[in-house]
Amino acid sequence: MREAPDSLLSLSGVHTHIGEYHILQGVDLEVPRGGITVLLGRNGAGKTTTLRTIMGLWKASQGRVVFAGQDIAGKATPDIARRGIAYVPESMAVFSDLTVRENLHLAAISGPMDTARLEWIFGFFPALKKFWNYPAGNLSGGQKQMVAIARAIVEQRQLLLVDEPTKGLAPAIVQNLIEAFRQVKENSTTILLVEQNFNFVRQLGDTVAVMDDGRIVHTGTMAELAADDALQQRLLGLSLAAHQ
Ligand SMILES: Nc1ncnc2c1ncn2[C@@H]1O[C@H](COP(=O)(O)OP(=O)(O)OP(=O)(O)O)[C@@H](O)[C@H]1O
Repeated sequence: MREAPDSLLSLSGVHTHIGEYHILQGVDLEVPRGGITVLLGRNGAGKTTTLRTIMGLWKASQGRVVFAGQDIAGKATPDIARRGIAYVPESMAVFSDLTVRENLHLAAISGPMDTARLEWIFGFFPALKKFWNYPAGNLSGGQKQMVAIARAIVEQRQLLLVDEPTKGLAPAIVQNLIEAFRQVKENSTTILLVEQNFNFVRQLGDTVAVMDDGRIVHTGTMAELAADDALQQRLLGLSLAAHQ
């Protein structure tokens, strides 16, 4: 495994059990500060479990999860969130009965929403401005995903964890998300992105880690993986072909 010069998040030897199942089996993962790290791997490899373990939603049974220099393994989820990590789960967590405005208002935990920051978000998610006073439940899947991501970034966070944001979305919306994640990164938020859609993440990722059977089996730069068809085939196999 390569040494990252400046990791904002670092997992070493992380094991997670879910009930009787041993899911993460010694995960070593470095997330360089200021970049977009993409976590790839087939269904069931352990990507979601990795994000949930970072957030403290599953407790690591062994190993270290170091965020901004402090071991957060074993800490409670609200504590981990307050340290500056936001999480967008795969299920697009929005309050359907509440308006877009109310959804974002509830996510702004440290005070009133910052209007300049909202305008910045509307710049890459204009639909949110358009449907500001509509119930989030009435929006399309792509627009709900925008609400979920906007909730996570309505305040400045150090690290954004996002689980398969493009799942089921139309190509035009995927382009929106590419622009959004680029802007979030430019605004000094580090991103750890779980995806199966390689054509999406090859345009975004700086570094890449590939998981299989609860372990990281490859780490490197996205540029290197994107340029190497044989490596893609070997590491991603059918999951890559399925998205071409
Ligand atoms: N609540 C649970 N109880 C038992 N096993 C679980 C639970 N959640 C996940 N698993 C198992 O853990 C393994 C890893 O699942 P995980 O969701 O982390 O994979 P993933 O890489 O995110 O896959 P996907 O792309 O399908 O979401 C799978 O074998 C899954 O069946």
